[in-house]
Amino acid sequence: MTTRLSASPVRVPFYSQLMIYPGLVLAVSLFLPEDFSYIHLPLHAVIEAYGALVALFVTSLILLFHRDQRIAEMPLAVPLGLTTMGLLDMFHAAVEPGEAFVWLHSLATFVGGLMFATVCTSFGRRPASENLVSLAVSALAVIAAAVLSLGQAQWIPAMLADGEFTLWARILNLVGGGLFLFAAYQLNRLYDRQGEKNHRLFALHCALFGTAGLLFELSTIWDAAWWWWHVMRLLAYSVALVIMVQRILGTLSEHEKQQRMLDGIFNNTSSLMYVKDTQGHHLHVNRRYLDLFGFTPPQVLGKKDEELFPLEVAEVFTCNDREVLESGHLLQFEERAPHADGLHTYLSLKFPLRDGHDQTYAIAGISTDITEHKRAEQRLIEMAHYDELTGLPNRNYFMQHLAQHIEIARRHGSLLAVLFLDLDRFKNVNDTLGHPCGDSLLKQVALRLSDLMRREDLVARLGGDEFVCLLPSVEHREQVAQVAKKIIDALSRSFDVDGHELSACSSIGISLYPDDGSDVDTLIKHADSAMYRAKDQGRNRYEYYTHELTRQVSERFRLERDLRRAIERDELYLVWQPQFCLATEALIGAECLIRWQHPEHGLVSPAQFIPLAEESDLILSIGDWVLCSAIKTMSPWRARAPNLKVSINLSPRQLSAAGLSQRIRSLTEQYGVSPGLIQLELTESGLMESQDVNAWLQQEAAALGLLLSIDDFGTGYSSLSRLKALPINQLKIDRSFVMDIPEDKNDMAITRSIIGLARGLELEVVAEGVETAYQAQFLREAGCDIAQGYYYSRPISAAEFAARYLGR
Ligand SMILES: Nc1nc2c(ncn2[C@@H]2O[C@@H]3COP(=O)(O)O[C@H]4[C@@H](O)[C@H](n5cnc6c(=O)[nH]c(N)nc65)O[C@@H]4COP(=O)(O)O[C@H]3[C@H]2O)c(=O)[nH]1
Repeated sequence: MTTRLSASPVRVPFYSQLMIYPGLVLAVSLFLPEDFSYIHLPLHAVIEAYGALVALFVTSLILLFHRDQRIAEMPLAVPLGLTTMGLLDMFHAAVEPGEAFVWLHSLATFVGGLMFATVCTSFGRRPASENLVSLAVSALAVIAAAVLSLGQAQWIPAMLADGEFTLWARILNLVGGGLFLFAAYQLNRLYDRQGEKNHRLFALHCALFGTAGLLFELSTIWDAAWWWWHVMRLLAYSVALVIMVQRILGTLSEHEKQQRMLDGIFNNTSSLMYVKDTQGHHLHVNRRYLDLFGFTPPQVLGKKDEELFPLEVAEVFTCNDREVLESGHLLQFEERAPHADGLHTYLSLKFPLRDGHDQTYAIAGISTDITEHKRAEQRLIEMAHYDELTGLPNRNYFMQHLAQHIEIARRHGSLLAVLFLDLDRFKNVNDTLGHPCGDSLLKQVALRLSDLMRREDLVARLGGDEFVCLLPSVEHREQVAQVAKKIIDALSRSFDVDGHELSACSSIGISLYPDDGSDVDTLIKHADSAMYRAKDQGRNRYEYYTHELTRQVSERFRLERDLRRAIERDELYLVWQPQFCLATEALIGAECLIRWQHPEHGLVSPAQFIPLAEESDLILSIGDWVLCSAIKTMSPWRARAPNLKVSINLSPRQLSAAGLSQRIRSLTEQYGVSPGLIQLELTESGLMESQDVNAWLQQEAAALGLLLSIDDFGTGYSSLSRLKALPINQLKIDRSFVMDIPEDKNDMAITRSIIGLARGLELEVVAEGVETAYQAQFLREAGCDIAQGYYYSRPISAAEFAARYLGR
């Protein structure tokens, strides 16, 4: 391994050099004989010119860099003193040794000292940068004074007598020197206060000038003392030069640092940054800009937007730039720029750049990609205004829209309609086919509704199976009825939902502005009430709002609220109606019927509250309560009537709810009742509603050994093939056919037919609502098996039933 030794060159620092050269001058001058005037003169001229040049150099730097902080803060006294003294010294160096020669030098010392001494005043301490005019004025005044005094020699006091300096000359130098020393003291104090290193150097500079002024007293022209104080002045000027050079170098390196920092920011930001001239030519663009659009600097610099981007995009940029130039302020825009994956949105801050004279010379821009943010914002707006499932406007959006149209209708005095739409028995679809099918049906309904409405109408989904339509300009009420009919017809046509053929019958309520309400909430509420009325009136129809409805609806809501509490408050109970064999008149069974003893309204009929419970999940808890109470009640009757069958009414929704078989099994086991004695009654319409009910009946009910009866037979539209497929054992003739026997011959014929049908299907027939002996006789003769009705007994309490029919 070899080691290379290298000698580093000896470097003399620049500042030291500034001291060495005047030293050399001094050394040379000290050994010069006094009569070597051909050397004295040029040497002297060089020294003085050096001083003058330093003074002017310092002044010019101040003028050039006056905006730079390090220069701007220099006290005005410094450049003021240096300039005046430098200029006078220049004149002094230019004249022949004599009166004017000494005068100009003495004046320089005096005026320079005076100027530096102003540092003790607030004027002199002011920043030089703010007083460029004072600087210029004083420089001109000095030049004028020098020129004048040279031209008017009689005005100058005598400076030389017999080759010696006169008193005037001495006084000027002495006072000037004293003022310099005073300034040195002041600058030193300033340094103590402000800690600015250059103040101390300027203090040294003044001290040297001051000492030179005092040394003048001891000298004559060209003697050694003469050269001594000249060298001192040379040093003083050198100190000033050192200070300025230091400052400028510091400033330049500061500038470079700042430039590098700005470059770093410019090129490492994720935003696009660019500077264009006032004509739109690109002057600078950052790296991100180049990378993003795939440009090289020559492809962009000097080019306008229309040379770089599609015309419609460039036009927007140029228009925005123009707006900034015209306003003269920072402005913010949303701009769109082309990317490989389409247009991106940018938030652009653009502002004018001004020169020292406040003239706009360029425009700068910072553009940040906010595409993701905009997309998220859009998603939020959509979420806030649109229904996720169907894509229709949601309640919020509808309400805002309705409010606007109410205002328009108010101004124009026109009519406006709100249609509140609810799908009949939609819950059954969800319960029986599952939620995905329900969702799919809702989507198809939304689509059909949207297709149906005009462009100016609005369809929204409020939630669940509730939709609402706004017809913003309606001529007359009948026009709304036509739309409602169209909707009902369109929705009654079958939907193909995952292979299931479904129809979505709908009930529609209509409210009109201004007749039925003048604000959003009232119009929606009243349309909703009208919709309930349509449901009550038999569904798949429309109803207009009437004032009577408000009362009915609030009554209905109160009832529903009370019904929710009825079980826990023990307000429900069962009554029992016996069923007899028509042939033998023996007791065959009993139907249990629910009753609600309302604390205020008294006895409420199940015909009133069961449909209400079926609208919500309440029917599930009520149905369960009935099952449990019925099985519990019949349990002790087994001993006295082991074959007594008990009929229990079931709602179709109970069949679709999970766990019904399990519940019946556990109840029958718990109370020791045979499932074969339980006759479940299902209404004809409920049975025909869904295939799933049939599936439950075929699989679960049959497996449990339960008996199944079709209630209200003859009122619905049973398909005979489906009837045949069901594991039912009984048909129950609806009371409406029995009650008008013998008056209504049609009813008698229908009753006979139902009995005949049951016979053909080998089913047991029960007639309900038998009130007279004649009816019983007719039914017996027609071949009906079982009868129940007031003729035999009204529904009675369990205790009374047991007492009357089962014996104690
Ligand atoms: N005018 C007259 N009426 C007679 C005569 N014999 C019986 N009735 C009445 O006819 C209805 C027969 O019950 P339904 O057809 O199952 O019709 C029932 C049934 O659909 C439903 N319901 C009653 N209890 C329950 C229950 O526990 N669960 C369910 N899901 N529905 C029930 O409420 C309906 C009405 O029940 P109710 O008011 O108890 O009315 C009962 C009963 O009191 C008669 O000779 N003349």
